Amino acid sequence: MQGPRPVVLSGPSGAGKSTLLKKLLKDYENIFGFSVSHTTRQPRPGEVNGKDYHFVTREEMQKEIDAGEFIEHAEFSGNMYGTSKGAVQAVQAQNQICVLDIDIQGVKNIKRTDLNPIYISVQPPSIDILEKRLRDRKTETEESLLKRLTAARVDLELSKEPGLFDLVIINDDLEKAYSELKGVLLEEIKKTQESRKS
Ligand SMILES: Nc1ncnc2c1ncn2[C@@H]1O[C@H](COP(=O)(O)OP(=O)(O)OP(=O)(O)O)[C@@H](O)[C@H]1O
Ligand SMILES: Nc1nc2c(ncn2[C@@H]2O[C@H](COP(=O)(O)O)[C@@H](O)[C@H]2O)c(=O)[nH]1
Repeated sequence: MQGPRPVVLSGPSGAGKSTLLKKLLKDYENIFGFSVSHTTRQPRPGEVNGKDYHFVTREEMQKEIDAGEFIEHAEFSGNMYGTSKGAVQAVQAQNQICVLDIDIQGVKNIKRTDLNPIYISVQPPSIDILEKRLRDRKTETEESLLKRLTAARVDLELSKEPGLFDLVIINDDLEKAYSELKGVLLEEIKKTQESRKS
């Protein structure tokens, strides 16, 4: 795969990955491009098919997986999620830094590929704060919220593995977390900006 080095944002559901990503995509509109994943979960109010996710049925997704069209895929909280080759290629074709928002299973699977991204884990200051953020977001049922909290505990344990992530960001103060994120990506941002000039 070609183009600048991709970026993987991972971490528990509700830690603030999408919030940080939206800021990054807004501030560096033409520099970063989002890898639009496939999922079998239902769209949330305001989510747009093809922009936030490709919303598909389990059958559709399994067919594409069987056809070898996915770089990685995982089951998360009762739904399938996955990154298609096409999603990454679409961003790289624009010579943009491709950002993937994926769970920790996805991280482990991407490690087996030749994508070579920068791996960043976004983590909450505590499980209690994570729970409050997920409740306040009002996207989950009680059942899915509990599943996500269970997955979060596993994620936080697994992410302690030495070398799994290049950077762990504790997203307590949003501006501080964003500044840390920009800091680790600065070199890649500069390289991409320079390549646009030549
Ligand atoms: N630093 C912060 N302080 C307070 N609230 C925050 C902070 N960062 C994010 N939030 C809020 O927490 C909620 C969860 O954030 P967000 O949706 O970005 O998480 P996520 O990691 O992308 O979750 P998911 O993996 O489920 O998509 C949102 O309502 C967001 O506004
Ligand atoms: N392994 C993958 N995980 C993914 C992908 N796209 C999103 N995700 C992760 O799923 C959970 C839940 O997301 P939500 O939008 O339902 O809140 C979150 O941790 C995402 O990072 C993917 O393509 N592969």
